[in-house]
Amino acid sequence: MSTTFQLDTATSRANPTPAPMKRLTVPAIRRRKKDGVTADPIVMLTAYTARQAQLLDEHCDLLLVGDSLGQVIYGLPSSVPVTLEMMIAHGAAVVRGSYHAAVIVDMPFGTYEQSPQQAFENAARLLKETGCAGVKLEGGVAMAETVRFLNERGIPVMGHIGLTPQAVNVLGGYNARGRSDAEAAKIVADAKALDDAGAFSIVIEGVVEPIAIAATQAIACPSIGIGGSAQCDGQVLVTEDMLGMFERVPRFVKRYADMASLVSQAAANYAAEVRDRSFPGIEQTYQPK
Ligand SMILES: Nc1nc(=O)c2c([nH]1)NC[C@@H]1CN(c3ccc(C(=O)N[C@@H](CCC(=O)O)C(=O)O)cc3)CN21
Ligand SMILES: CC(C)C(=O)C(=O)O
Repeated sequence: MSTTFQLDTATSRANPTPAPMKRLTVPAIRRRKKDGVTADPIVMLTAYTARQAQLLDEHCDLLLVGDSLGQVIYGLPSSVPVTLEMMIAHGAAVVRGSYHAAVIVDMPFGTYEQSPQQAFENAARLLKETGCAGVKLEGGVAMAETVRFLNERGIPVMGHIGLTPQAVNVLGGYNARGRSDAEAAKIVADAKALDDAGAFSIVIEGVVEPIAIAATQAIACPSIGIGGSAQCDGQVLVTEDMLGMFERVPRFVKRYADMASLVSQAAANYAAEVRDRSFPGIEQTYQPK
């Protein structure tokens, strides 16, 4: 390997984009909501790989490297075991594969809850080692001080409230939130606390629609719904869910393609052709002349 191209780890991961100044910025996303109105809803999808980012980039305002990759890519039972190293590797790949959307990387469970200092240290690693534009973390009132601490020190933060999957062991499952008056009030209070603390947007996941709307109306920054409401200021889905890669998906998923069938059919066709020796054919083999 030539030493000319040997960069230090952080630099090579934060690969410069083809047109860095063309990327959407976090303040531009934040300004989409003016006086409580978002004329142009914010489009976000998850991305975990460079090629996926390339395909989604032109259609999205934000690409989220979600910790859902634990389940979607690594086959883990929840997002709880996901590590900072996984998020850094996939975050860097998504930044390399995109040049238009702002890339946001999830802070995994256990890397930010202990203190604002712990959160800053790990969020700074995500920014430095991936080149992402900001981070997302779960929690409302309890995380407001941390959100303020990060934002005031140069790290944009997206909040995430309602159904917060990292708290699955406390919540006891992935059922919708906000059905009781107390829970509904807490969700709106969480949204306000994050907004006041300087979050540039807030994901509202798995919340009964009237409460998703109430939380959206209670904040100056844009809300991003997933199992929320079409009246949220933007929407997000897990790309693999939206592509129809899974048989079982949450109620809030709409399938825009049937990729699982395409992949399965292609593999079946390939297997049949290997077995009857019709693959490789003349076009896929090297002849002497
Ligand atoms: N592929 C994928 N999509 C997601 O949206 C997602 C992940 N993975 N992993 C992390 C979290 C977990 N999430 C989930 C997981 C399951 C339900 C779910 O099945 N909910 C039920 C209702 C409640 C229940 O029966 O427990 C539903 O039918 O919507 C919802 C969100 C959202 N996130
Ligand atoms: C579902 C989205 C909002 C997420 O947090 C993730 O992909 O982990």
